[in-house]
Amino acid sequence: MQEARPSFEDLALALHEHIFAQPQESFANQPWKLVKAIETFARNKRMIIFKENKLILPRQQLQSLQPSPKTIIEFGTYVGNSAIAWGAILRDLHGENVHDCNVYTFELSPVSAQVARDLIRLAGLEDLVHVLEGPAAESLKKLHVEGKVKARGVDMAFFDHWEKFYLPDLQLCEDLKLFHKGSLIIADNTDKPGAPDYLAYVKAGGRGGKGAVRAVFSLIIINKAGGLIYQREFQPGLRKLSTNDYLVLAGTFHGVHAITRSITPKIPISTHLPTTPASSSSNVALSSPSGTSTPTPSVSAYSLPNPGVPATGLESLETDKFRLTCFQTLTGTKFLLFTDPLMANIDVVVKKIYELYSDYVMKNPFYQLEMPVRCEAFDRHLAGWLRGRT
Ligand SMILES: C[S@@+](CC[C@H](N)C(=O)[O-])C[C@H]1O[C@@H](n2cnc3c(N)ncnc32)[C@H](O)[C@@H]1O
Repeated sequence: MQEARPSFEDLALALHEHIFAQPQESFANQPWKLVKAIETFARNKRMIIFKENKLILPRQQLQSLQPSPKTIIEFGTYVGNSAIAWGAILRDLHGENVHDCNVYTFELSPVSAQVARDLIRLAGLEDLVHVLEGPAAESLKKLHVEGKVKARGVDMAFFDHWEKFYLPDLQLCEDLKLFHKGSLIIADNTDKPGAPDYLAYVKAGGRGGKGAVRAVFSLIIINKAGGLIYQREFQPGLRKLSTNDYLVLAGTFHGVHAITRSITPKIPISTHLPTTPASSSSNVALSSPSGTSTPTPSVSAYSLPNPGVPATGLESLETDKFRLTCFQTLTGTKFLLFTDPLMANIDVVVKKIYELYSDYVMKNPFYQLEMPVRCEAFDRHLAGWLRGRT
């Protein structure tokens, strides 16, 4: 007979027992160590936690928010793994001034909520990370009424409960006007098991959107010789390529771009030769019996459809999951922007990126033309501007 799988709550209780069987000093005030221990325990078990590799990008994004984030709300606590991580990030960012920072995390199951509270206390984060038991929407409304979360007061919302609640709970946040410009909204498992209604809504710009999809995934800059000089991702959860793959991508795109420019089809044009009299010296113009000029022979030639505009080469590539847009400067530098395929007004984004590049890379006295771009001010302004649009 097959053994019944332990329930979510059984696993949470087993984790609790496992952690508290160890000397408490080994985790006291060491949240990252506890996060690691939870992840090690969860390995090969049916415990759905937001694992360390997924934490990397939100952590980077939180670290680059200006001003530094203070309030995080989390939908779905379970054993408190991600809540402890958010608390640790805020504590790392604010040090001794962390007292006005808060992580509010919502959990339906009283058993899981209690396990999370115990682990949060063990990590020394009980003043910072608060577990609210019950349906997330009710807990959030209560926090709002109590004035603990205020309009424009949430720096990050993390959706990690049951996917069917993602959309209504996001809309509740919007109703309460919790987000400000630059707030981060992160959701796990949107593809699998999947939250299609939430994704469609976010891609359409949410309630504040004008139908515009705003996701910029990543940017690559290629120099005029086809060398990769910049590469950066802006969204969590993107599959990473190796450095070598990025170099190959840059070189290949550069080659394909040049080929597409050279094969741009030309259209035949008919050129009427100037009338050439049989004997120019006779000064007698050929004329038809009716007195009109004799039709002149036509010669076929080929030209670009709009000869004043040079052929550009490949400008965009699209799959059903992303669009690649290429913008080439007059000096041959290429900007490759990977975005959501439904994103509107990409030209505005590309223009702004080029502007930032001109201001913070080209005007940087230490930057050597055609070399890899390592300009902290460019990174910062780029991330800040893109974040302000999401
Ligand atoms: C995937 S787990 C959360 C994992 C957690 N964020 C972590 O990384 O450790 C999802 C949790 O959301 C809780 N949950 C589901 N629907 C909820 C709701 N409407 N309100 C509050 N909690 C909910 C479940 O009980 C479950 O413990």
